[in-house]
Parts: sequence; C-alpha cells; structure tokens
Amino acid sequence: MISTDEINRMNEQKVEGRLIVLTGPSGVGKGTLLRSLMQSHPELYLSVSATTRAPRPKEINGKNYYFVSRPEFEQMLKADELLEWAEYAGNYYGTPRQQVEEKIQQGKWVILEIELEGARQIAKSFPSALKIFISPPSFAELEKRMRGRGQDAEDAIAKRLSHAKTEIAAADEFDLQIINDDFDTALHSLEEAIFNPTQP
Ligand SMILES: Nc1ncnc2c1ncn2[C@@H]1O[C@H](COP(=O)(O)OP(=O)(O)OP(=O)(O)O)[C@@H](O)[C@H]1O
Ligand SMILES: Nc1nc2c(ncn2[C@@H]2O[C@H](COP(=O)(O)O)[C@@H](O)[C@H]2O)c(=O)[nH]1
Repeated sequence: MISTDEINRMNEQKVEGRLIVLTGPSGVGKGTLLRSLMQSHPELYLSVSATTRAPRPKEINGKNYYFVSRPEFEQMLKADELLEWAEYAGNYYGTPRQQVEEKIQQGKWVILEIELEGARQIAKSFPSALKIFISPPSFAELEKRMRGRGQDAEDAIAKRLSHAKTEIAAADEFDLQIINDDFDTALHSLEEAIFNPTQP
C-alpha cells in the first residue's frame, strides 16, 4: 500500500495528476467506499458535483454537492463550466470543470463519482483516466441496499433500479470491475486498483 507521505512526495515532485472515475448503480455503495478511502487517503481529491436534485437530510451544500436550480445548471452548461454532465432519474448532475482541472495541474489524483453517461464522456475527453465500475453482488441485494438507505421516494427507487440494469450491462466498458459484496474486501480492491495497478 502506498502511504500518504509517499503520495505527498509524488505531488511535491510534480508527478502528473490523475483522473479516476468511479461508476456503478445507485445504492451499490460507491459513496460509502469513497468515504472510507478518503479517510485513509486524504491526499486524494474527491470532486464535488453540481446537481438539481433536492438535498437529502444531512447533505451539505458545497460538501456533498453544489445544489443548484435547473436554470443555474443550464447556465453552467452554456458557459462550458462542466467537464461532463447527464440527466439521471429526472435531475441534472455535472462535474464543475475548474476545480478538477486545477487539482490535476497541481499533480493531485482526482476522483469523480459519476453515472454511466458522464463516465463515457470522460472516457472520450480523458482517455488516460482510470475507469472503475462497482457492481452489486446481486440485483436483489442492490434493491435491499437502496431501500435500506431510506433516502429515496418509491418513484425515485423505481427509476434508479431501472437505470441500474443499463449500467450493470455496461460494466465491461470499464478498466476494471469490483464487486462490493464484503465491504472490506471491496475497499481493499479499490485501494489496490488506484495505488497498485497491475501492469497491462
Ligand atoms: N458491502 C456492503 N454491504 C452491505 N451494505 C453496504 C455495503 N456497501 C454499502 N452498503 C450500504 O448500501 C447503502 C447504499 O450505499 P451508498 O449510499 O454508498 O451507495 P451509492 O452507490 O453511493 O449510491 P448513490 O449513487 O445513489 O449515491 C448504504 O446504506 C450503505 O451503508
Ligand atoms: N454524470 C454525473 N453523475 C453524477 C455526478 N454526481 C453524481 N452522479 C451520479 O448520479 C447518481 C445519483 O446520485 P445521488 O447522489 O442522487 O444518489 C449516482 O450514480 C452518482 O454517481 C456528476 O457530476 N456527473
């Protein structure tokens, strides 16, 4: 495992920044994995997206997302301020360009947690990005997690589960796939994929 000190040294030596894309169906555990990863690797930079979705209880503007109105999002699009964007389950989501480009220029490793359409846009614009897909152990378990989270209304759950089928079918487009069954095993695989990738 590469230590935080080592990553900081690489950053100081102006080792080139990297873009890492994490995609997977809603409820698979991407956010939970990333929260744990960021605790042991605060040197990574997790991009904060803009969205028109309403904040969930405990979500903080500027930390979890930038919560914006649809006209505000459309203005960001018009001004070319988004690196990628998509409409997902009735809301817009997008990655503010400036924060990501700045961090990469500083030599940081930047993580985007985004859905499939956005990941495809990044694959085109940043072919060197590492693209990781997080899969559920089964569809039934995905539904259980989404419901167990208790954050989404029934109509939103239906849209997210329907979208999940399309996303799971596209997993082969990614550089690697990690099944989030046992949490610690999945976290270890994610850490290895980022810091200790096997050579092609
Ligand atoms: N390996 C695991 N085993 C069991 N439950 C898990 C596991 N990983 C995550 N969970 C639980 O699954 C639920 C959904 O996780 P999380 O919110 O991180 O998903 P997500 O992929 O980030 O979803 P979204 O894309 O909608 O934000 C949470 O309640 C989380 O605690
Ligand atoms: N294309 C993008 N997708 C994004 C972005 N930020 C988050 N997401 C994805 O949206 C869904 C739903 O998220 P939720 O917080 O409402 O559950 C999930 O798959 C996220 O990964 C983004 O900037 N661009």
